[in-house]
Amino acid sequence: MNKLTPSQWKVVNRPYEPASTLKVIAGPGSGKTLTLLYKVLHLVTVENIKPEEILIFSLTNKAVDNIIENLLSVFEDSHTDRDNIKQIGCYTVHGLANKIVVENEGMINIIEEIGWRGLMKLLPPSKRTPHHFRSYKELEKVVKDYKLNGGRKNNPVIAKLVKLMDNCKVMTNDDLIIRAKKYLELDHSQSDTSSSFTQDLQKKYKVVLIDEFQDLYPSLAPLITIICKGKQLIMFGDTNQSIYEFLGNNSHIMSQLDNLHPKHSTTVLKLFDNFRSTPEIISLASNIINRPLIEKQVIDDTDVTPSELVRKLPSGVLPQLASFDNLAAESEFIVDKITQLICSSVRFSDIAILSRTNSHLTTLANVLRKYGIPYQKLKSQPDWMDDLRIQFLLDIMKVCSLASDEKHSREFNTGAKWQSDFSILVTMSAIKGVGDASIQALYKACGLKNLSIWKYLTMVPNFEWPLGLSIKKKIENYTSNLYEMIENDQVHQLDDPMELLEKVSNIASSLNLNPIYLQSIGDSQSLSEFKTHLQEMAQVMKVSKSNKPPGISFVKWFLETYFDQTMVFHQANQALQTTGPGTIKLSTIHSAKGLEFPIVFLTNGNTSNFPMDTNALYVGMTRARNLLYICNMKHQKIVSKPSSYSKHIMSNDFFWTYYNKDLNRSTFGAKMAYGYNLQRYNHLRKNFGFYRAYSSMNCCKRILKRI
Ligand SMILES: Nc1ncnc2c1ncn2[C@@H]1O[C@H](COP(=O)(O)OP(=O)(O)OP(=O)(O)O)[C@@H](O)[C@H]1O
Repeated sequence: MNKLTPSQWKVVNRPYEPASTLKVIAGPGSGKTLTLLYKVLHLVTVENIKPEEILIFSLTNKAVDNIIENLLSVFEDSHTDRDNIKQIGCYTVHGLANKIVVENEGMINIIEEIGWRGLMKLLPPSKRTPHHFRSYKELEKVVKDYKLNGGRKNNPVIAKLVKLMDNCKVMTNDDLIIRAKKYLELDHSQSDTSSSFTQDLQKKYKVVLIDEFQDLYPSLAPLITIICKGKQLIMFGDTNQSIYEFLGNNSHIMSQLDNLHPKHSTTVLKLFDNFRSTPEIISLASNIINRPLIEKQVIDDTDVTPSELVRKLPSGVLPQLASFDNLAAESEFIVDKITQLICSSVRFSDIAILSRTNSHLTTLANVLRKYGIPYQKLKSQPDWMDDLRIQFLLDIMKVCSLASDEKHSREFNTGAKWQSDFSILVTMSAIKGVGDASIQALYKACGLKNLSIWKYLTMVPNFEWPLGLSIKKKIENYTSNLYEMIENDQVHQLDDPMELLEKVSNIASSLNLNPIYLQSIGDSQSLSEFKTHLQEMAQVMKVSKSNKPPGISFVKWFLETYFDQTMVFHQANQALQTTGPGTIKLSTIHSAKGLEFPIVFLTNGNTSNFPMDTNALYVGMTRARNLLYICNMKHQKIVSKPSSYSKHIMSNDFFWTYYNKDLNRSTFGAKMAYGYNLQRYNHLRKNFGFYRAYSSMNCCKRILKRI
């Protein structure tokens, strides 16, 4: 257990006071998360705040995972019941908003790629000008703008789409926040439910802790301010690590939070120590944000002496800045360095490769796979949720559940809101050969008869359908495959997760889907990926089944709660992975926020002159504890040179002793092993066939220079 510093204790010991704000400004590696955890411990054990009166939230799943994972260990010696600690509310802002909205509205749809693609099919080609939507992203942007301007813009096509989204409870993440806020503003005191999450947020919670306040963006303000008002708001963050500026300026929401409570009830404290990184890394990182260490020492916290700022002793190794002419050379450099490190004291799990873009990470993952180097991609949510094939299965479940619910209201209902329409459009649009014109004609015909799409397909004889023969057949096939699940209410009777999954998969496989939804399932890598994702979803379904309350069908419970359930499962899974054999972590800089790694490779992700954003670069650099490699970085403060081949790190005894000590590992043998390590490295290098790219190129350059 780490001993807290005086400045950390000052935060922890600040007394509880309702309607007050405690803002903690904390640089990278200053123990912000640790202090937050001890603050919670103090609230429960000293201030007698009940765990269920404490709410913690952050923007990313990673940060929330990290807090949940460590809460129990901080409480270990406190004699507090473990089950009690689990009463502490710990959410992402969107997870929390989702919980409020689902509690009040039942099943909703957060629109993702597959949904936008489905909506694209409703755009009549003639109306695509002046907005010619080349991609679903453009449509997404226009719909969001339309909603933001309160629908005042005169665009009937978009207005129609927005109406469909409203009727089908299809929401963007911004809608979710607005809706959640609306429910928090309502007076729930008259409601029949004795207790609900919405009511708890209004009344029960006394303290709200926000981790990483710099990640908040303006559209979250309405929800966050309503939750925090009148409570003790304790927020931790560092504006230099603000990397979500593309979502809006963080200072807007911060000024609202700063003024939430009266000035005399607001306290600002600072944590400046850096426990994480070597002085060499901190020095370069501070220079990036124009904050030389010397300036950092001019601080008004009397508890902090300059010597406290950098806690670690020098390692003797400077961050290495390298530039390459092409990505192949960069990849080979990284593999070469990894080989040297592994042949020294390093485990695969000590290393992280951070890049700005996901596509660059995919390239690097392919390189690592080629060399047989174990890796794992860190993502903010489990991979299976991003898989279009899995999203399709979820949509089929939604069609079955919603259409089955709606089938009893058979009357021709003018102005009815058919929630199933959206999922039906999305799933039908995925069928190979079902084009935009057919979807539009069918949807129009349903509108004329005031019928949901499902009712239209099952009540109106197919010779009336405004579709060509071949499309008719495809839609008939779609309807007949879903018929039993919906019309015989089979979907709500299926209580066994595996049976449900099997039925839904059978439906999907009989639909002859567009290749984009199958993602070249034929290739073996993609197929095994799909199998893994399917297994993960099946596991989450089992977890969901085990905690389903009575009185609700399994499919409904799963669809309403799978997001929360997944995160619980995701955490358990991650904990398992850390105990298994080590893997190198691949992550975007955004997903690595709040994490730390003994060794970091930071790469810009392209060889063009696109400069790296300063805060993102700062966040990336400050993830490293002991060694930092910066590759192909375009930034005004980075002067990199073409990398030369060097094995110096392998023979640096001082550094490896330092490294093992820092990680609390035995240093026995580290010094003596150099000769043996070098042998291993040479052997691997020969097998890998290094120098092909970066070394031979540098060699050519040298020769050319001489000529
Ligand atoms: N008082 C302390 N004594 C020793 N080590 C500490 C102390 N406080 C924090 N640490 C260590 O410092 C490292 C960084 O702490 P933590 O992860 O809480 O930083 P952070 O402020 O959340 O960083 P970031 O903002 O970069 O995410 C951790 O390894 C943690 O165990």
